[in-house]
Amino acid sequence: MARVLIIDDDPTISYTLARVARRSGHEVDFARTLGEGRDCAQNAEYGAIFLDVILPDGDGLTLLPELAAHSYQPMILIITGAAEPDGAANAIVNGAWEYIQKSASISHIGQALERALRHREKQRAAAQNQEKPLSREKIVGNSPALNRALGMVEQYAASEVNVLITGETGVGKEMFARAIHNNSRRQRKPFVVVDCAALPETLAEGMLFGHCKGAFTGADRERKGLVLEADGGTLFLDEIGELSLELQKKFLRILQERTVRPLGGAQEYSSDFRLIAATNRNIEDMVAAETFRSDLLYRVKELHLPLPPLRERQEDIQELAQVFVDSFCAQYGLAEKLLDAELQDVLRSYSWPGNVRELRNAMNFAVTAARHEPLLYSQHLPQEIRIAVTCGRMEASPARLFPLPESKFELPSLHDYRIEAYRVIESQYLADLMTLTQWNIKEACEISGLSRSRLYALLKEHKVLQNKTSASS
Ligand SMILES: Nc1ncnc2c1ncn2[C@@H]1O[C@H](COP(=O)(O)OP(=O)(O)OP(=O)(O)O)[C@@H](O)[C@H]1O
Repeated sequence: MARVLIIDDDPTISYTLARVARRSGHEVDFARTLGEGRDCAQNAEYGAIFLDVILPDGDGLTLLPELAAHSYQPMILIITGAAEPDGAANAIVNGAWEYIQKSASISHIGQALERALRHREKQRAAAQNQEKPLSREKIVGNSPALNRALGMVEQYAASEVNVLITGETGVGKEMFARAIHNNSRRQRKPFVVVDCAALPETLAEGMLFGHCKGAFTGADRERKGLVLEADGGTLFLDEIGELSLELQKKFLRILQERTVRPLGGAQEYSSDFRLIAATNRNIEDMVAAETFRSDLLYRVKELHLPLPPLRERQEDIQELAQVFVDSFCAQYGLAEKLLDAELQDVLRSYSWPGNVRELRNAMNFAVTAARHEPLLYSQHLPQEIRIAVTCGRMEASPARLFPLPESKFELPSLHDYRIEAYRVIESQYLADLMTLTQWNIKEACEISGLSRSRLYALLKEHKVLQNKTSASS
């Protein structure tokens, strides 16, 4: 809603213009002379100014350049009783938005005012975007995937439509939601977080929509509710997939009408909030399973910001880890620390199911474990991360002879391990030898350097002969 100034000495016209503006919810100030108009425009910010041409202390058009030069860029609509084509042209050249005759209908004036205010909003949003580079807030990383997401933040911040942010737990959904808000024209208004997973079923409606005193047992005072608290700002519905079907239905209505009726109250209040929602669940699957309303999904997902898991943007891991280490060192009053190369390798090899949050916690652990050591090693990491990386490497290794035992208690002595390994290798060799020589014993003896009798003995011991017999029978 805007603030509108009417500079006109005719009370009937001023009254009509004020009615038009107030009907659309704008606030109105009046000035009857050039002097009063100048003072008002200097002391407050107006979205639009109606300016009469003939005023008691002079020609309204002489004030036009001064009004147009105000940094808040008011839209100026010239009002005059006489049709003056030259004056109209002059006014437009000097920065007026439109030239309106006093005889114009109320709806014509109303439409002209709304058009002007909309245009001003657009201009200001575009100017804001051009002038200010995107503020990344504290978002760290430079991978192509992260930069793509930041590009979307910039684009979405300039818009007003609802956004759904998806991604695994800990990828930074709330951080990106705040970045959209903080880069939008709503940045100075509240960013209200609703954790849908933590809403107690019985109190949810009161918390969201507010309640009057005495609306239910325990409602000993009035409560505004989170939806109304977000008026002018952004409402962030975290974990939207956890909303009950009942609350989904209520939210859909609020999104459609942008009004809320607190529990126990008769009056509806409007709330001008922008909605950003987030989830780590597959909402489309939930729609298919009828646990999430498809009509709500369409409303919430007017824009989509998918955030990639950390393992798909390994380029960010080292920078993130170093930033976290620096911040924990500063927090604990420790000297700066660097990351050893092998530790960096372990960080890149781990799959980070808890994403950036898990990395942050791991670095906190490592800094605490290392205390005054200037270099962090992989030994400083939480044990479960080191074990997972070691197991992953062993499983990935093609040279592995035996599967990894479940625990250290299943490991044999090195002597027994060697004997068993020797037996496996020997068996493999004999099988390869007989296959590749096509059971030509003479050739097999020549290649292996074994005597005939020794070869037969070994084939028998390893059941290679037996296998051949059974294969050919
Ligand atoms: N790119 C990043 N740069 C710096 N810190 C980050 C980044 N991404 C996430 N974090 C940090 O990781 C932690 C988790 O982030 P956030 O709470 O935004 O994740 P989320 O996806 O909303 O998690 P959840 O699904 O569990 O609610 C926070 O401490 C946040 O500051």
